Amino acid sequence: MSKIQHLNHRSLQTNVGPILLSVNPYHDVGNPLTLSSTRSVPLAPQLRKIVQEAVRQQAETGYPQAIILSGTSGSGKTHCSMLLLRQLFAVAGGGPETDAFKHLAAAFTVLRSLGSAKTTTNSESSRIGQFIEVQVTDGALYRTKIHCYFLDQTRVIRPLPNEKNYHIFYQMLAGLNADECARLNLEGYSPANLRYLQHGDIRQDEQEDAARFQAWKACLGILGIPFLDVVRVLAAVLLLGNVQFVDGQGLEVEVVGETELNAVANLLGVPPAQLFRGLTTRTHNARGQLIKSVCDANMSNMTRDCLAKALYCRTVATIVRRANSLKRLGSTLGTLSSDSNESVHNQAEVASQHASTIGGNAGSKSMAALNNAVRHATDGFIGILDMFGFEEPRPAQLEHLCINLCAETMQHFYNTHIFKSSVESCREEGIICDTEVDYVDNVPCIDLISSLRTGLLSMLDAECSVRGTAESYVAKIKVQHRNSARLEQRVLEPYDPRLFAIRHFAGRVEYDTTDFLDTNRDVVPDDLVSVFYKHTCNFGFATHLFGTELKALYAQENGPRGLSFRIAPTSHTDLLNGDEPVSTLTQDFHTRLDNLLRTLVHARPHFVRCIRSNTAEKGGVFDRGAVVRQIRALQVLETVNLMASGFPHRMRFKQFTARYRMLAPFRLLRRCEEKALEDCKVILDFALENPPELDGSVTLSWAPGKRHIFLSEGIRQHLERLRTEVRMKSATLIQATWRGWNLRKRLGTIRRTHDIQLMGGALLSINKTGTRTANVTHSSANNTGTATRPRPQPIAGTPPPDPNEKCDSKIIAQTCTLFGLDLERPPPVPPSRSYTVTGNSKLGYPQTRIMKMNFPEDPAAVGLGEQLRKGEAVTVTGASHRRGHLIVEHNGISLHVPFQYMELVKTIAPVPSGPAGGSVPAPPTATAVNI
Ligand SMILES: Nc1ncnc2c1ncn2[C@@H]1O[C@H](COP(=O)(O)OP(=O)(O)OP(=O)(O)O)[C@@H](O)[C@H]1O
Repeated sequence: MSKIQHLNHRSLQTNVGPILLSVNPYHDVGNPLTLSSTRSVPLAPQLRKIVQEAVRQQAETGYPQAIILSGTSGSGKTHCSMLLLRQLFAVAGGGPETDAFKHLAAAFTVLRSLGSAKTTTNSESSRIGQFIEVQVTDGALYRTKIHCYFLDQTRVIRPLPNEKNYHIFYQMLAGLNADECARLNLEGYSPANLRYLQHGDIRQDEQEDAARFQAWKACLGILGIPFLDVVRVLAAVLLLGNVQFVDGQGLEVEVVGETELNAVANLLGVPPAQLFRGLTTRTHNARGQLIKSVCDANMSNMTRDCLAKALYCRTVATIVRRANSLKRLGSTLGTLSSDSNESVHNQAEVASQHASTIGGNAGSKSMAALNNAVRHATDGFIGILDMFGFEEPRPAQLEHLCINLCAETMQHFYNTHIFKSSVESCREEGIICDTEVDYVDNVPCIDLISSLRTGLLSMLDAECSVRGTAESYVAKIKVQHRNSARLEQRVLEPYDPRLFAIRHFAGRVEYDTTDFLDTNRDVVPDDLVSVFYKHTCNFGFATHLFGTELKALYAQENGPRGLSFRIAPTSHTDLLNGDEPVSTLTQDFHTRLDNLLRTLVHARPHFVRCIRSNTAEKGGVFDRGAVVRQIRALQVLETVNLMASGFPHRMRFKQFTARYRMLAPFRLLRRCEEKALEDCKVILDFALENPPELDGSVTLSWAPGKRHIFLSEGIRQHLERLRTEVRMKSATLIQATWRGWNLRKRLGTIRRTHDIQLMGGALLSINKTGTRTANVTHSSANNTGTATRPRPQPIAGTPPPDPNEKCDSKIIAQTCTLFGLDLERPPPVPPSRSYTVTGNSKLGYPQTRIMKMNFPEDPAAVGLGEQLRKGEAVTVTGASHRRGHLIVEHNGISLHVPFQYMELVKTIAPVPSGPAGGSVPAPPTATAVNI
């Protein structure tokens, strides 16, 4: 019985050297986390560090980087991948406000509903493995692509008991309004009466599902995908499940659920009779003679299921392609073509094929040229790999075997990078390491499943080609692999000749082969595909879903001729090998996995190992037994061992000196290629002068090899810390030196500006009684232009708007709209200036001006005893808060005089005594500064 503790600490991530361990605490079970909603989730510093490191290494070395998430199903890989992606956009992509982010977030939301389903271990399990490729040019994010490894097709027609079909079906049933339901012929249907949903768990949270459906619909709109096209196909898939064929009295099969058949035909834009014929008849090619036959009920039901699977997975592939297509490359809005495949690295060809059917030849050429340019303009990428986690459902099907092969392959990739390469390179360069690197190699299991001739998948292909049975297949593999420790030989209880069990790296899984052969063949007959030819089908989207097949079918001859096509869109341009498809489902999956590995081996990997805290999806519960099992499977202890006392890192001598040379005195380094090893030793000697205190078995060891210097994790971290310190100190020194130099250079200007401000303040402080408190004469008043322009004064003291002023609110509103201003919060009115402008000079206050006319015209009326007379010289001390007025100090009182009443005297002249002979301030000096 496993010990259960409550997770009460918040640190869910830790590092084992450069490898990150992340625990899923299930704080928020089944949360609807989307890429957009990651903005509200705080990001762990360790995740941020991984992204920063990947971006830095990509920018410094130009190598592609791959962040590889692994762990069992439900360990939080998808959750982490979204957080990483958000951080990647924050570091290199302009943040979440960019169009690229919004586009990607919409694509994730759409794909999450279409590609996730409830399984026994994870209610949000991704059934689409994803590799998100973020292309980077000059250190900046350039374009994102989602590569999908869509696999779990059987779920569309038969989810396992206690599991569910794809989320989108439940969301659609909850979220469609009455009108839409009527248009899609879905009135009165629910998970309880739809056969494809009935197989599994039919419980649903309608409110949550409806809300998610609305978000999904909005995101389809962002991607420019016509909502109605997609939901028509999805509704057709659901209703197809309720069409049942039974053997009739004569040769013909009979249909139960004719209403549904008619509804499906209507949704797919084909005549019902044509669809019925497509599902129930087969054309055979007998030595050039085309013969039609009628299928029995069983065969017809299988064809119906094939159609449902084909419609679903082709729709998903088309949406992925659409999400990946660049708008500027001229992709068409409102039309979705499926005439090509979603292959891992043939996007450019895909796009050009796509164009060839839509835009004609010229369009195709220019599209191909543009795509080529894009491909070559791409410097590198930072990829985030969120592949399927290990699963052990009961009963496991062919899809689960592929999923577990994928998990094994990722585990092998980790082993090779972390353990094997370390052991082998030490051996090659004669390094003796005290620590025995001990790990479980899972190559035998991978060989068992996927070796070229005798692997379980190859033998399945062979069994398909001889039209064998599940029983014969199991018997053959047991004989072939009788000595394998990974394939169990003992008889399983209860005995069933169709069952076999494999011991995977993460646990034992029993596989039921009943549907292995049919699932692997993965074929749909041409009689059915031809129904969607444009002459009989008026629903363009459905025709596009089978575009490539229809093209092949109608290229030379018209109509079905006994061919079979793959249900899933394939990565092969060559569709047929005789009458059969060129590949099977597992071959195709294998090819994609190979392509992915080819991409990954060229990239610098960053590993994130995910662990789920319990198997019951309970928030904050830590199940020690479950965690220990995962830690063992992920070989965490072996990794800790290697990091603590082995040599997990190696660097070329030159690379080492380039990175750490600042740690040794410059004069002691030889800085030439032949002496690189000596330089390495000097650097390491200096670095170890003050060794840090280390815990337990962590060592600070290093060893020189033939071409590389080998480092323990302890010394790597120490070197990195010292490097960061030296760089920080150097940056501080550089900044301080530059700031000092810059300040000294500007010192003269700063002093002058300071003096001007001082003088302006002093002159303005002449009090009302006319007593001068300061008289500062500025020597640079009429500066000849060598002085730097004084900085404009900060905006302050803006007078409040005059309530008596008449404003036309309509004009104000129009102006605000024109300039994009917010009428509720208008921009501040510019402040009164502390100077006036004449020609190209600024004239500071106080100024002398001559009255052009008497002011006020009637002094008695405004309560004033005297009047400023025409021709009189007055002292203006500043701008008034009343618009268009200046403040004139006259006989100790301040008057607000409209500026039109006065004329500016540029020359500095004494202000004569007023006519009343009152006390007049000493002549002020106007300060003119060239602009
Ligand atoms: N750090 C976390 N905090 C809160 N909830 C989390 C965290 N990580 C994962 N979860 C939740 O746990 C559940 C399983 O996570 P997720 O689907 O990411 O696992 P997975 O490893 O991708 O599984 P699969 O391989 O089946 O797709 C989800 O509901 C997710 O929201």
